[in-house]
Amino acid sequence: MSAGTGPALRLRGLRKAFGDLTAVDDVDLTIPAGSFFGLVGPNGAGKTTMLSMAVGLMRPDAGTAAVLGYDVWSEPVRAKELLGVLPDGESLPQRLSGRELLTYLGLLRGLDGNVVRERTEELLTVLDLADAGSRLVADYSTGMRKKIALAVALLHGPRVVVLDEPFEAVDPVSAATIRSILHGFTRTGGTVVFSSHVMALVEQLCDHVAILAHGRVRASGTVDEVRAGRTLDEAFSDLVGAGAAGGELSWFAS
Ligand SMILES: Nc1ncnc2c1ncn2[C@@H]1O[C@H](COP(=O)(O)OP(=O)(O)OP(=O)(O)O)[C@@H](O)[C@H]1O
Repeated sequence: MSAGTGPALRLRGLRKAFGDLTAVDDVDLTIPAGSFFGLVGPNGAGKTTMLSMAVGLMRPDAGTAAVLGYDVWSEPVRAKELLGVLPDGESLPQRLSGRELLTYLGLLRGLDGNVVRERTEELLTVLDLADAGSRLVADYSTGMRKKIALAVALLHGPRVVVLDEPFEAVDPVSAATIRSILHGFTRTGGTVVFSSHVMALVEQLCDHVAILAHGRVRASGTVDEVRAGRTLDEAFSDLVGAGAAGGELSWFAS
């Protein structure tokens, strides 16, 4: 397989431990190009750790990750040109306005100044951030920060976007806009990989899904393959198990 072709993401033997805790344990996963791929799993399953390694933000203890055939560690420039990443948390510079942030990162990516200007205004408008474009990112709400981070991820025209919980804290109108942008992107052959805790959303949006628990892939494939005649919620509970404590507090409600 030559570089620039093949699966959108190809993870082989990925492993990461934090002290005694193995957060990601020998993960093999192939994400087909052009797919809308959902990654689900309980809190602490290793989703963020796995995605961080997949996009070259965290160095694995073992294993490899390749984007459309380019290894993220040995060919990082090519791999990262093809990738758009919405990381978890507050990793953006905060002391720039939304407009300055997009302009700065667009120019840093090597885009032409006119292209940066046009795309910045279009992204701010479509994501309903035009009025807030001159305000500091530090003063944005959580949902607004999520949307400006998404704009950063899309600005350079990547072929694969990896989004950690993109719909969390985003209002319903903006969520619908984001869904429509991402669907349009997959229709042109782009690949979307996103993590979520909302099974209904994954079922509605995705054609492929993987369930991760305790750092291991418990199931992956098309949504129909993983559901195997159940709802995704039921498949998730069957594969991951219900909460050990049974969901009741002995001292509460008595
Ligand atoms: N930098 C770190 N140092 C120590 N432990 C970490 C670190 N990052 C993650 N972990 C641990 O690794 C495990 C996996 O965490 P991770 O954030 O990847 O899970 P997640 O599936 O994304 O969870 P959530 O759904 O709650 O966001 C957890 O037990 C977490 O406490």
